Amino acid sequence: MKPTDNDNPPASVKAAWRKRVDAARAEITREQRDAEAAALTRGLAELSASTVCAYVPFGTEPGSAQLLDVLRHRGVRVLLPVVPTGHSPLDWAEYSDAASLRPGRYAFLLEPTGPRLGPHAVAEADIVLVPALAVDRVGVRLGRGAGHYDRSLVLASRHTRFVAVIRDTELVDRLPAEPHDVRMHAALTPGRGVFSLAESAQV
Ligand SMILES: Nc1nc2c(c(=O)[nH]1)N(C=O)[C@@H](CNc1ccc(C(=O)N[C@@H](CCC(=O)O)C(=O)O)cc1)CN2
Ligand SMILES: Nc1ncnc2c1ncn2[C@@H]1O[C@H](COP(=O)(O)OP(=O)(O)OP(=O)(O)O)[C@@H](O)[C@H]1O
Repeated sequence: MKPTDNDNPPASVKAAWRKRVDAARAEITREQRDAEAAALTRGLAELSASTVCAYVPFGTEPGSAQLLDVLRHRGVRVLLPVVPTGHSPLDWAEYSDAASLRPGRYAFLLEPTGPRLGPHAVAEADIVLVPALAVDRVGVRLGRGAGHYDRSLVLASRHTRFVAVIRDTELVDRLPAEPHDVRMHAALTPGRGVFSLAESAQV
């Protein structure tokens, strides 16, 4: 994928990128998606963590609910986001099993039903698997455009590693960055597993 016109304000360039990635994702077959999800799960084996903030993919997002179960079976505590009302940071609750997930604020987005741990629970995570549409080589992430993760990741501990989960083609040279954009330390892709983005970052 190629960068668009960098003279436009970042927000409108981001919107153009979202359209482009969504269109490319819509072309991916179910078989490809399943194969990629399995590869992402294998890629996670490289990470060691006792608590991981993860997400339940919707639509054409990379990943799977099975990935969450694999983490659980390894003894990892898995926290999932609960979308708040308004512009607050994400809330979190522990994942137990797929049957306990229910739609929350968005009908298409499954959420955990256990006790809410509050926005600061992200600080307990060793790793946050962050849903992304694209990420660039220095860790700038393109999300859905609601700013939920940017508002939440500032509450993480300085030991927490942010790992954007994307397809291989969604690692791009340069994304427009705004001051509030929280940088990713690493990316997880089906083809490459986990790899560091910014030079100083270690996963
Ligand atoms: N799987 C997943 N969970 C997540 C996120 C995410 O990006 N992916 N979020 C990341 O912040 C938060 C939820 N934020 C969201 C913000 C906007 C839209 C959104 O734009 N949805 C489309 C409709 C998509 C559809 O119908 O399939 C829309 O409203 O137009 C979705 C989630 C927390 N949980
Ligand atoms: N820390 C913050 N404080 C206040 N507003 C913020 C913060 N982070 C993001 N925002 C606001 O949220 C909006 C969306 O930001 P952005 O386009 O970077 O979202 P995103 O990272 O793509 O979305 P998401 O994290 O939900 O996937 C912007 O208008 C921005 O001003």
